[in-house]
Amino acid sequence: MPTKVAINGAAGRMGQRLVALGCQDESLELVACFEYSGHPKFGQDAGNIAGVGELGLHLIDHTDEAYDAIIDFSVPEGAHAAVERAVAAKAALVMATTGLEEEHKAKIREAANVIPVVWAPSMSTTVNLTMKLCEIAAEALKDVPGGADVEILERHHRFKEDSPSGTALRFGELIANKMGITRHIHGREGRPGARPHDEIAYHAIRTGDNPGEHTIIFGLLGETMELTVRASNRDCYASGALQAAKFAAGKPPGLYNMNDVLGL
Ligand SMILES: NC(=O)C1=CN([C@@H]2O[C@H](COP(=O)(O)OP(=O)(O)OC[C@H]3O[C@@H](n4cnc5c(N)ncnc54)[C@H](OP(=O)(O)O)[C@@H]3O)[C@@H](O)[C@H]2O)C=CC1
Ligand SMILES: O=C(O)C1=N[C@H](C(=O)O)C[C@H](O)C1
Repeated sequence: MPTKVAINGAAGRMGQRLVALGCQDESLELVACFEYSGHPKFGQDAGNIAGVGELGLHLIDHTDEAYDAIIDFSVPEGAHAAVERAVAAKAALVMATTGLEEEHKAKIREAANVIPVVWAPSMSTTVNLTMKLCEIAAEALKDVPGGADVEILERHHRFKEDSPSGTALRFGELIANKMGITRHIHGREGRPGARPHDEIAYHAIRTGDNPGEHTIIFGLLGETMELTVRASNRDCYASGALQAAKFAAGKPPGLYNMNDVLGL
């Protein structure tokens, strides 16, 4: 039986790729494409919006149709609505939206008591693998003589609303946990003085249509290591999210991440 999937934020950049890839995947069935009722394309066919032709799936804000999983790539308010929809439908939730406030995060954690939730700032295979590599590097370099300075650069398209990216923040969190770092700063200006070792600095670049790029720098005295991971298009995120929906559907309630989905 195919996994029945609903998409929240279906008219967005990511929503459109989920519709386009999802409708070609025989192991799942798209059953609902959600948007808020004031959306300029509300009521239109999601397949036409995604450029794959009419699918008979219109942008709606409620359905009586049952589904096994809902995938959310929207905005914080939309993510909030997706959590409520998932709990009401007793469906799995794949939460991909970034830039969430603490109140939204608390709601997701609470939902994980009653439904399975896959929650990750990046659904990309290579990003999640790079996170593992960074943890290995951070563990190995935490006591290196002279210290290792960690800086995180991210580049995204000009339309991105949150900054730095959720992925950059997760890279920083994982590395900080391994290296015992508690200070996180965002850019530098003026005369901040010599760099302390116990900080991670984030630098967010916004240009053109870049679908996402992260570089993690470990700078030592005398040598530097950089790990870079780069998306060529959004399908790495969309296919990861569809895989996560299939993974989570029918799982016991709880919080899962992409390591669980990808077996990393
Ligand atoms: N975890 C991951 O792998 C990835 C996460 N992301 C994250 O996903 C999110 C979406 O990215 P992207 O697709 O580029 O953004 P878009 O702005 O293109 O898409 C978001 C969509 O959600 C719609 N929306 C707004 N409010 C609601 C609501 N209340 N209910 C349902 N839908 C709503 C928007 O409508 P309108 O345009 O009218 O506001 C828009 O159609 C971002 O937070 C981004 O950081 C992105 C890529 C990968
Ligand atoms: O908004 C985007 O585009 C992306 N957002 C995610 C993030 O904030 O980490 C993931 C990816 O980098 C693309």
